[in-house]
Amino acid sequence: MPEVDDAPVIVSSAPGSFARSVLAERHPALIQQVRDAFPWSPERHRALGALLRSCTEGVIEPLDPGAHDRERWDVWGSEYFGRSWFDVPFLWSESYFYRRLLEAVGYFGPGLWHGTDPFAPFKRAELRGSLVDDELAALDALAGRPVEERATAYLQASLWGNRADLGFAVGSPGAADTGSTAGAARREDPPPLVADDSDVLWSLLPKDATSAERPSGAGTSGSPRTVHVIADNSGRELIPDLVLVDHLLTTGRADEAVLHVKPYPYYVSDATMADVVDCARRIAQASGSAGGAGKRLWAAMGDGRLDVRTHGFYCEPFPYSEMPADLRREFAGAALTIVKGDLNYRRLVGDRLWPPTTSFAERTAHFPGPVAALRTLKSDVIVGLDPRTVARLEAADGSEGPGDGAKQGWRTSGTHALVQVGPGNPGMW
Ligand SMILES: O=P(O)(O)OC[C@@]1(O)O[C@H](CO)[C@@H](O)[C@@H]1O
Repeated sequence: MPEVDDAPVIVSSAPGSFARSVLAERHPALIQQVRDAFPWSPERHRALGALLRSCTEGVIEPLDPGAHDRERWDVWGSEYFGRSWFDVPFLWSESYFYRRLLEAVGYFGPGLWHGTDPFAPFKRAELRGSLVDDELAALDALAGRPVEERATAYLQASLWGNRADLGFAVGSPGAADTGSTAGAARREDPPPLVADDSDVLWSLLPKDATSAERPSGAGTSGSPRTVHVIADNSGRELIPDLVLVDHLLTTGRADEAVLHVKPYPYYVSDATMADVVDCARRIAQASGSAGGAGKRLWAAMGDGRLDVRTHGFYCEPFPYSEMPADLRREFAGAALTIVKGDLNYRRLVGDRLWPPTTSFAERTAHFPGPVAALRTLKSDVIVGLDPRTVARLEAADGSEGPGDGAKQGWRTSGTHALVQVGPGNPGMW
């Protein structure tokens, strides 16, 4: 095992690796799906074809000269231009792939495709689907349950909702069928978490018995207790995230919540502001308990208890240890920041092949306050496991680690999940 300080950065060149399969299989499949999803003009088809050639057999090239962010990417990509996509850090190449895909469909351009989310048809189809109806209806069964039980169910639903993302479904048919809003409440045999700091998470958000009597936004200490959620996917992940936020606000575990979303489409199903509106509307239009939650969320957005924010950093190819000072300040005052999903986890702990027993608290010591990761395992990165868990997972998988044909193994298949909490370092900003 490498020492923590020289854990290798993940690149996509290793045969049989998960990172290679994303670039070699998932990205071409995604380009085809996007091609088929709109009646693109010949120019857009040409651009998509050029991107396909570049990312499979070509080299990384700079953005178009007129791109609004060309200068920034020129700096960020200076070491990588002219090299194969497979030979540079996986975190960078994936992020740049999505930036190039938006360029190919004219998202930032002056033409009529400007601002068209190329993933919108997939997101809409998911939201319209009966699975969302079922999940929202299942919230009724939780309504009369004790508050602790509901809290656990909402947290689990938010966690496993991460398994339903559309990006994960590309090239992996059937894999996205198990995430569930309230499904966690009715799932008979939930897979055990590989790490579970749920108790620590709840201890950071003690129930505030006086919340009903306090003026809105004022905690017992005089300052509001704020929970930040860095969202991941829209649809069947964002809906349970919002239900969890409603629970935190209505039970007084948080006075205010801030939901952070992407400034523009990214990683297929990542949530943007438009997706927040669609999901909030979908919940508010439901009947029963879900509808009640939706209406409360709608009201909370109106009176400022639920704020939605974004930042350019969320679509940059960097780890959270390099987040800019303005973002750092936002998280510094929070009671807790919940970081959702696999990509955010990679960015939180660093996209490297850490020994899996590396301390989560140490890897997240750069974060400016308490931080919780809620993630299903969909890439090779993992820290914070105890040695017995690692041995059990590897024995069950028949593999010895990420380089050992673990492409479909416990690290990447989305069948396992974790809740990890670290204290961060409030002094860091
Ligand atoms: O962040 P999410 O939605 O949980 O997962 C996204 C993700 O699984 O998709 C990529 C493959 O396309 C992985 O690199 C990445 O981590």
